[in-house]
Amino acid sequence: MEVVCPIDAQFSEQIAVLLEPPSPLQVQEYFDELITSKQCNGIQVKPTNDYGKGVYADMEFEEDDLVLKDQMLFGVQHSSNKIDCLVCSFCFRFIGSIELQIGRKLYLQGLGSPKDCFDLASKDQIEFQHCSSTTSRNRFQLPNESIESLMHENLALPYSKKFPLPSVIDCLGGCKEAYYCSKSCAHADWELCHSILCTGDGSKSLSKKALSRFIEHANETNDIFLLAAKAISSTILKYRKLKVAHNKEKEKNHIAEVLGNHNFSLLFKAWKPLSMGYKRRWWECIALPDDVDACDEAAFRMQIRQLAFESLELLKEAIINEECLPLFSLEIYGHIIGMFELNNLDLVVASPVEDYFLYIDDLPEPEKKEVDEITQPFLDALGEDYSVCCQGTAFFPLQSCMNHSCCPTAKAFKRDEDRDGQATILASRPIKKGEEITISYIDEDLPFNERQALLADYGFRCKCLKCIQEET
Ligand SMILES: C[S@@+](CC[C@H](N)C(=O)[O-])C[C@H]1O[C@@H](n2cnc3c(N)ncnc32)[C@H](O)[C@@H]1O
Repeated sequence: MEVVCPIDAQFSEQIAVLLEPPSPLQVQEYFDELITSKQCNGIQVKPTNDYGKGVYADMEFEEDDLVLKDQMLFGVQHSSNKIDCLVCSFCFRFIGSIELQIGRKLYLQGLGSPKDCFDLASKDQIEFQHCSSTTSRNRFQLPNESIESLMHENLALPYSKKFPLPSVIDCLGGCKEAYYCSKSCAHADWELCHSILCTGDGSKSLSKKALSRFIEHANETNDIFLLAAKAISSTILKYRKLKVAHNKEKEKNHIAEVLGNHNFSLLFKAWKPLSMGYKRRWWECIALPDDVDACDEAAFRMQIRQLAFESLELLKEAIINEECLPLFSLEIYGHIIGMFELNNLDLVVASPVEDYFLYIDDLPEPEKKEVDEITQPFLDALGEDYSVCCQGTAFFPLQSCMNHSCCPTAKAFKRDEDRDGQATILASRPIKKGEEITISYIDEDLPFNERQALLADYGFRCKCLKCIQEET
């Protein structure tokens, strides 16, 4: 049976206003301001002839030039990746130390994931005595004491200081789930959304228990729900700030409120960054998995809608806000998740642990042999996963305006120096001023039919030059 969300019917008019695509002028103004404030000179966001907005070059770019570094609006690390990498919950930079990264991963792999595993009790450095004779490349069990010493940074690995990482800063609400690379990242995340989504004592959620249930459900089903919760929390916090400013202004000017719908106009303003993203309902735009028969498509889409409803019900229990009720409608929730589904870019940050072991491997003999004696057991214990990078998904406000081409002018590509979660877009070939900056949403080297099948998931058929030539 189809689930019904009462908020959808109660606030249908406001929901329709929130989901109305912004006018070309509103788009232009919003992105001009964003580009100026983020100093992303060299690009412009403008309407395309055929498919909504797009990004255009406002200067010439040579091949491999940096076109854009785009700061994410919302991002999450995949829950399955949290054992592998300890990163800042705001900028996704690796934190702690090489020792902490390795020790924590081995500890969590071996013993589950106790909550206090990041507490850095003692920082005294002691010399490491390696006493095992095992040199097998298979996954190798280290004594617990070695792992714990490493995790608590009581043990210094040779040359690890050549790969310094920022210290671990706790979450302001004390949740022991979010960690940061700096106080400014901790504050920025708290202000953006984490104050509402924190499960620690300082949480501003309605119920920490309900919030934990929501997070657990997202971890078990789809972490895109965590991203949607961030988007909603951020809009609520922005709304509250706008309301405080509005009330101050009213008091200053001795204005009595005549109209009752000022709250909605403030909510509409707070929603603006999300209003700019291309959206469809999640259960309508999600790709049909290979193992679902076309004749079961309707039932599949109904199940996805039901899943979103389940998640929303849990979120409502945890953070619902009476002044922002339209945000808790299934219609808005479905569109926010659909926006992430259609626009998100993989969040990838290279691991300093990989760099560390590569450095050790490159040391000249006989030094390498001496150092290997110490580091090899850790490498063996980590196994093939030693180089796993930070992985997640994120919504980027400017990159998400880039349209697809199978012969793109640019590509998302991290350089060695790009060590946080920002999107890096490089020119794939020289780009002239005024030319559209396109990226490929898929592997553009696939055969024509496979490309079109993959792009069908984004709701369009590609008509780029390469596709036109290959279609015949
Ligand atoms: C990431 S958004 C790109 C920005 C989008 N044009 C907008 O107005 O926000 C992806 C969506 O843009 C449209 N799009 C992107 N590239 C396209 C192409 N080559 N042909 C047709 N539509 C395209 C599709 O609707 C797609 O789902």
